[in-house]
Amino acid sequence: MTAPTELNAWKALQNHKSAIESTDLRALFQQDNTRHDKFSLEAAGLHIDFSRHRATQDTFQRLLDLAREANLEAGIQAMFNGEPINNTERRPALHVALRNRSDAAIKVDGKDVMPTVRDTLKRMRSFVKAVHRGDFKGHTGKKLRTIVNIGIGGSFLGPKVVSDALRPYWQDGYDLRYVANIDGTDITTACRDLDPETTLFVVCSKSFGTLETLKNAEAARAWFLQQGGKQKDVKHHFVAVSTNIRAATEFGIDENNIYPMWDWVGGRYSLWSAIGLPQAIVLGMDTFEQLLDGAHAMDEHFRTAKLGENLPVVMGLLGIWYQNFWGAESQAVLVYDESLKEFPAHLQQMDMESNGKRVTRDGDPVNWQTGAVVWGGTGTNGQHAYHQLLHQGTRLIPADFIMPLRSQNPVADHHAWLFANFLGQQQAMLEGKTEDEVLAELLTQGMDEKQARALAPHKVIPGNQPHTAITFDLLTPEVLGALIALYEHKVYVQGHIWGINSFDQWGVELGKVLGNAIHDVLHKGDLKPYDDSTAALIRRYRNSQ
Ligand SMILES: O=P(O)(O)OC[C@H]1O[C@](O)(CO)[C@@H](O)[C@@H]1O
Repeated sequence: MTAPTELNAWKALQNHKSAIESTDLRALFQQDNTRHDKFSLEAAGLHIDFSRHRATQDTFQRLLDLAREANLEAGIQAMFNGEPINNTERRPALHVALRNRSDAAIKVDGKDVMPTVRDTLKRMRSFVKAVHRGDFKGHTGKKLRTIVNIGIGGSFLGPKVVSDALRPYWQDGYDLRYVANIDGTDITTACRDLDPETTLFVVCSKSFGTLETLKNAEAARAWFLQQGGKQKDVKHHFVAVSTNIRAATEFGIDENNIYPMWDWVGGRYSLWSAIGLPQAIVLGMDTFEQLLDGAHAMDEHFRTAKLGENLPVVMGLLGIWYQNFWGAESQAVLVYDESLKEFPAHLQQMDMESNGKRVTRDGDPVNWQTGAVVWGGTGTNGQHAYHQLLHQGTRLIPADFIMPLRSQNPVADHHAWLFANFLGQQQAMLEGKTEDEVLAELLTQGMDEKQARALAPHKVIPGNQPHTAITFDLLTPEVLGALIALYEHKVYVQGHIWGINSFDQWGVELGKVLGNAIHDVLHKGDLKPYDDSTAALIRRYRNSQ
């Protein structure tokens, strides 16, 4: 493949960056008061204002040239056509099939996968109904009321976003808890106050081989047995979602209660599959399918919209603009919606596990930056924490501000205040405050000039910090689906242009393997093969036991 840095459009962007680098956002808005209309896009219930970027119409055109020269359109079609875009594992990445609500076939190796996708949704629907009606019940005949999602990574982060974000849609009388970490505190906390007769554990693991999930599933089963359950009752309280039927049945789960996954779905893209079963139980299957509808609407937009009107494409290109041409290293995601508080954590896996890559699809080292460090949290909490660094720190940190126009939980005038803060922070990032403005303000307040001049530099806010505003009416299942799918596709757009495989994750393997070997010698064994520091810390651990 041609390195992106060798493309004409890349070189043109480098020159263009030098030409516009001294133009600041304030000036761009002064020169053109139609920026919002020019640079805003809407699709699938989302409105995205891209006007607050260090970019002119010319910049956008040049970024689109880059997308064209990198054959992005072909890349998008390759995904929807089920081509093996995950080349190192020789698989397609077909999360779009999981939410394909049309009649169109999606083929893998010539075979349409849609019948099995639809069949699984049907099975999920009848299981959810059976739990709600009490047809599938606990071993003492009681209805199952508390669902415990045991899973990690993609079997935890995305699903947790869904259940948290859609809290108002929960069916009455249900509780949903999560156990992910191998830290015993996690399972202990989840089992506290749990009633074994009314609890359903859903072991979510594509591989059914993930250490944390297996250990937690074993601990949950041990807890269940300690509480008086019998081994023969396990099948009434444990179900699984996995590609590994054998391992799940060996654990004691009834084969009929194992829901399938497929190799062509990556863990971090799996919340749309049967991995979503725990969420479907508490939300109801209709709501779960509305989530799929919203994602499908974004998929259709991504598949069919022109590049310049395509939300994930424009978002991805702007990310490249800052990471590769301005030297930005991170991307902040600031959610002005408490219901989306877990979204930044999900994006960390989705983006950093996908695009944290150092070689191209062909295995050649890249000499350009790839995935950004993604971080963030909720507004206004973040304003009282890291916004200081955003406004006055030394780094360039592009930010996404995300907010609904209406609240799921209206309280007095809270939402108006939240929205005012959402815009106020963006205005500060855009306009900042000059030294002259600060001085004038201090003098008007009656401060003597010497003091005012000494204090002024501390109060200057440079502004000119690029950011995107994503708004929508209300956080509904459809909007949530579209929002998550928007970011999934943005990640793919960037991975495609960087020439990397966004769908493997070899980097997570080594630490796991070494951890297993260390576990073998943790209590006894020869520490000579280990470096001095590791050996010393193992000894420290041994002495503490
Ligand atoms: O669903 P599984 O197979 O337990 O995997 C859990 C997670 O582990 C990873 O493989 C590595 O972190 C993720 O990609 C995945 O989401």
